[in-house]
Amino acid sequence: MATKSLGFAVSVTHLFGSKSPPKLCVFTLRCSAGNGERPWKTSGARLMLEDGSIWKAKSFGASGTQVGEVVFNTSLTGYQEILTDPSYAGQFVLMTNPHIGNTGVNFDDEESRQCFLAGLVIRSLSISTSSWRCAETLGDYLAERNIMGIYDVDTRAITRRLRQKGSLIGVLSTDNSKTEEELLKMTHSWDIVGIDLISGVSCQSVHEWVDTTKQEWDFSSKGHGETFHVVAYDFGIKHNILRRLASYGCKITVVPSTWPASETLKMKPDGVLFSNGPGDPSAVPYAVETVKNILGKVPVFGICMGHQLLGQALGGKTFKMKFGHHGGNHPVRNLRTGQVEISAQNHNYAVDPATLPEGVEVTHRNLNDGSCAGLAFPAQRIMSLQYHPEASPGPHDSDYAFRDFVELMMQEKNKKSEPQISTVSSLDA
Ligand SMILES: NC(=O)CC[C@H](N)C(=O)O
Repeated sequence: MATKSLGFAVSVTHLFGSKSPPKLCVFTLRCSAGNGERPWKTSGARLMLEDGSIWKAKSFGASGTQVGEVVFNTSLTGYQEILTDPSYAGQFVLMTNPHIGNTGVNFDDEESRQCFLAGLVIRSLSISTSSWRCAETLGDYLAERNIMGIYDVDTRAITRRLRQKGSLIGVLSTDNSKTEEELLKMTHSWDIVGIDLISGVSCQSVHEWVDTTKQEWDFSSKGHGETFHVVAYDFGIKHNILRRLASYGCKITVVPSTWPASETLKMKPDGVLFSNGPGDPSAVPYAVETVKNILGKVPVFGICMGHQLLGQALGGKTFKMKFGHHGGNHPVRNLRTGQVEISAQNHNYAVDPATLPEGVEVTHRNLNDGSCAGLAFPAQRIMSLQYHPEASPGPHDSDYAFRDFVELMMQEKNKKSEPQISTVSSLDA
């Protein structure tokens, strides 16, 4: 039997002189476990970052050359839900958890109809899969969906770099004919800021959603025995948002991102949900306009991108954070109750609360950096969260937000059904 050994070798090569910014540096990480044999064919890949660093790795999934923004995700589990979260369109997701792929992939954990992310960056790809739900390996799953992945790369060193420099554009390539200079040039020829990524992930037609959370996974939903009709704007909506709303007794109509506000209002919904979605909220003014035309007319709930669009529609500003929040273990304080929730997060932008009009209340704060994590504007029946109460993957602490939304719709319905008091003046008598 081969002796088990874990070896690391890091080589750093400076290809340019110190006066030529940015310097090209090559980082190689060699690892061997057991006899080093893997049950798949290995081939090389390079990840070039816009700061000039090159990370040599092994490829799995699809091959090719792909540009995207590199972000790190601190979730310990749930890589399949992360891979199918449409909000990652245009991004390479680097998992800080070093061991990925051990449960394979299954038929239940898909968060959307396909993988929209640019690629997956991991430290170590599990050589075996073990789960009663496993339908195939992570490598086969990515290859079938034409998504690139790399492993045997120092994810910790890249994460430290992203924390110091902020999110970086990267190019991942399995093409040996491309020179390092060409790859570096590619990183400078694309940016995630200012482009509409929502139009590439939203559904194309109006449809009904009926699936609820499966009973064995449901832990908290209690409907009110009453059905509320919710129109859900699909800016890249995660399926678990829809499942949680359905589990709380909502009848859901999903509409594309370009669906006019006037058509939504004609449907006379009890509430409107603005979903999560990829990219820069300032690149989709049409969506902000839609939100503006709905505000104040029915109760609304914004999640992540939906929260940012609401912030802009109220007259506030959004800004790009240094490296954003991506993970399933981020603390948030609910300022109304004082309670701390451990939350699932995935965003690079945030609303600046100082730019919001009077009457808008910051309801939640991210405890890592104090950024705004939730808003409410009771006068207009608005609530929103910057993070993910649907928690797929992630802890379930924030699930109550769906109940709060149902209560907001119920209050509105009760208000409408109350008898109207009209004052009769003496002149009318
Ligand atoms: N999950 C989301 O909706 C992400 C929102 C937005 N794309 C951001 O990065 O901030």
